[in-house]
Amino acid sequence: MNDKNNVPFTSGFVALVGRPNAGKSTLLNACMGEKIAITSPVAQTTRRRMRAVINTDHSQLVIIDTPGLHKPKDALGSELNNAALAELADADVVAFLVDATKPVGRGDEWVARHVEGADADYKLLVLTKADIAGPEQVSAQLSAASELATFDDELVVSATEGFNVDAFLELVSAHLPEGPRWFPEGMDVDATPEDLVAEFVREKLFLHLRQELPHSVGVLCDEIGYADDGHASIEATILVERDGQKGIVLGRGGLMIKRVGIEARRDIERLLGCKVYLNLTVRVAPQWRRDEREIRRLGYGLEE
Ligand SMILES: Nc1nc2c(ncn2[C@@H]2O[C@H](COP(=O)(O)OP(=O)(O)OP(=O)(O)O)[C@@H](O)[C@H]2O)c(=O)[nH]1
Repeated sequence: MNDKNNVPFTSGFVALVGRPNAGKSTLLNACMGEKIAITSPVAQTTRRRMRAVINTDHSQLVIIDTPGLHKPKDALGSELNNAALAELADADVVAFLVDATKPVGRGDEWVARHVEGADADYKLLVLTKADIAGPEQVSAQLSAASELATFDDELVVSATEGFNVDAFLELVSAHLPEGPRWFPEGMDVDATPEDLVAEFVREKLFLHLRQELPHSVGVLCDEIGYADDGHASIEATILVERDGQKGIVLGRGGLMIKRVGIEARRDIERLLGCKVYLNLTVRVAPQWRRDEREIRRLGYGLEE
């Protein structure tokens, strides 16, 4: 398919992979210039696969933010890995993100083995967080990381400073195959509003409770209803594994959940572009992380 200047139209799927906390969601956000994927200083924040669709005159990039690849310890961990590996297998371009500030280690090697085995036409090594690494550290990390797999190119970025984010998009677009526009031009993300609402609530929980609430919390957005006056009423459930965790999420006098609700609501109002009433309920579901059905119901794993 060519445009009026006879430039071939290119399109394809770009998988961002890397170990947990490598900076995948932050790079995706920077590419979009707005907040879509959630980020936090806690590893394994990304549980759902987020897609951002970036349209230019000659190309359409579908960027997929995968859960951080890691050696799984429980059923949720396995599902997350399977989801990431499935995206890797289907991608036209793979961007392997390595944190410039953390010595290359076993975790990176493990991810790299999967990158090496992927069929993608173009594999790019992306060194992230350049703003907080010194030049020597960057160059040492680059040479260590480039040994991990066979890469077509390498790039140093800082997603928070916007350094080389455009270069990333240009490089990746230049290596997409010729293809159609997969998604309508006006559409940027293919996660549902319910997915995004759940992710925003989770983000706030992680921000405020990260010591107390490691990974045993799940959020399900049950319903988004729109009233005649245009506001949205949203019901969401926070799943925890133990009674004690329910108390932590609620906080003294319900203050914690109130704070989480207020902050999440602000992001959701921006996302939906209307006033939002958000009702959060906390439910104890023992061992939900070991229950594959519950994980799938929450939408964290592969589609059935
Ligand atoms: N200084 C700096 N911090 C960054 C940069 N990119 C990411 N971070 C921080 O690194 C942490 C992890 O970033 P995320 O984007 O959530 O990492 P991720 O790879 O998506 O993590 P998972 O979802 O666990 O796989 C967050 O605290 C980010 O703010 C960067 O370019 N510079």
